[in-house]
Amino acid sequence: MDKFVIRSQRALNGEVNISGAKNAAVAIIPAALLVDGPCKIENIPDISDVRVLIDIISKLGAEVKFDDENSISVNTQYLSCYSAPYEMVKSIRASYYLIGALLGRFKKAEVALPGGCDFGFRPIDQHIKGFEALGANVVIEHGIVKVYADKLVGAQIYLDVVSLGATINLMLAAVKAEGTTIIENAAKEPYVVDVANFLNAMGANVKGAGTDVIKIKGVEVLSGGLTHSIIPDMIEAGTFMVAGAATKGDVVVKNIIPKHVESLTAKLIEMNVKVIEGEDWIRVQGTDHITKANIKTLPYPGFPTDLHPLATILLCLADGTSTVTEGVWDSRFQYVDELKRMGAKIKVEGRMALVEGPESLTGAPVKATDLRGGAAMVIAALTAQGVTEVHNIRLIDRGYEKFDIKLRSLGADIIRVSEPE
Ligand SMILES: CC(=O)N[C@H]1[C@@H](OP(=O)(O)OP(=O)(O)OC[C@H]2O[C@@H](n3ccc(=O)[nH]c3=O)[C@H](O)[C@@H]2O)O[C@H](CO)[C@@H](O)[C@@H]1O
Ligand SMILES: C=C(OP(=O)(O)O)C(=O)O
Repeated sequence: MDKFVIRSQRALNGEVNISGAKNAAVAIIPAALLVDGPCKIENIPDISDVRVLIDIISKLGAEVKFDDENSISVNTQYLSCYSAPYEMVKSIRASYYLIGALLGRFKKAEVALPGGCDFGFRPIDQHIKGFEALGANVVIEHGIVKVYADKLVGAQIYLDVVSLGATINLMLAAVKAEGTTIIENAAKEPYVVDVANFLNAMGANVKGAGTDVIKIKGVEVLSGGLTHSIIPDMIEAGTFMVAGAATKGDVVVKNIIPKHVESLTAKLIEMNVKVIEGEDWIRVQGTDHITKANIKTLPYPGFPTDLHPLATILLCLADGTSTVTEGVWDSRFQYVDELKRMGAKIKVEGRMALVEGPESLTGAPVKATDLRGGAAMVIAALTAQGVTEVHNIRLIDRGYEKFDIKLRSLGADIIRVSEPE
């Protein structure tokens, strides 16, 4: 199993290109199963979640050709299999999109319950409620979600909680249903818009993506022949923005949509960090005096939960006591115990963490408890005195393309070391 070894305190300086968004790519790859012909997907991040999904759709019968390391051509003409067992899907969350896509394509799907980061219970009841509203029969047997429909018929679906996964999954199931589906209280993340744009480019009729009401008029065929480019990853962008601020560096984050990281930009400015915004880039210049702040994570356009552990690193370095309140997941504080090994003073009370700063962190052996928690350990290590080893980095590889290489290009002293299993 690989680990990162990170040495010394160095300011990060320079420019970094942001890859395509994990959470859009992992939805658009399954969405390609709905297309009746070939399509090309560009700006795909080279991360392990994407590789797992490409492997799954290939095993289901899709022909996938890498045009280069970040773009694929997919042809699903000979797709015949509608089942994805546990061994295939256990490592990723986004395997749940196979249910909506296969249901839309074959009117049946058998997919094992998804994996993904461990934030406590991660239910999919809203996905199931939506599939049932569209006319499907859903049972969970031996850990497999089995969904069958004679036909799918458009319906009005009100989501009880704002769920990114349920919103996209129901879009996938509904694009080829008979009649009109309306998803209310839908998630508004840019990923939803990207998936809708992909589907519409193939002939679907999805309106309202990016608002809380999405209207989908079913069509019979989604024709291929088109190319779609995945949007930039706002969480990777935010990670490098935090890295620039935390190391008191000067980092330009390039190829991004600045609006997607507005909540972080506003928070950094509030914390006395200098942020300059261009059309498709943001420059972050660190300061000696980061001021304390209170952060609450919320569904988009609120402060993203996936940036929560990264934001905590900045709060450790800030003057005074700050708070982070987790507004999306019941349990996203597993990384805190690891950060405490590096000297962080954090007290978790329910869904809130009290973070006392400023603290000079010190290098220590730590592990990635989840994808973003792992990235946060790496950024913490870049600010810490001494050597830090971050173990379990397969979780970081799930969502960051060439994380160590990109950090090294900014001046970080980080190496990947392979350890025997
Ligand atoms: C692959 C992917 O895109 N993962 C993202 C997706 O996860 P995921 O799609 O799993 O997250 P959701 O948006 O569905 O979850 C948001 C909240 O809704 C609850 N919920 C969700 C579904 C459901 O059927 N019932 C229910 O109660 C969850 O427990 C959670 O409290 O959005 C999360 C919230 O932005 C991000 O942290 C993840 O990075
Ligand atoms: C939580 C995340 O991913 P997943 O939902 O795929 O576990 C994430 O991207 O931070």
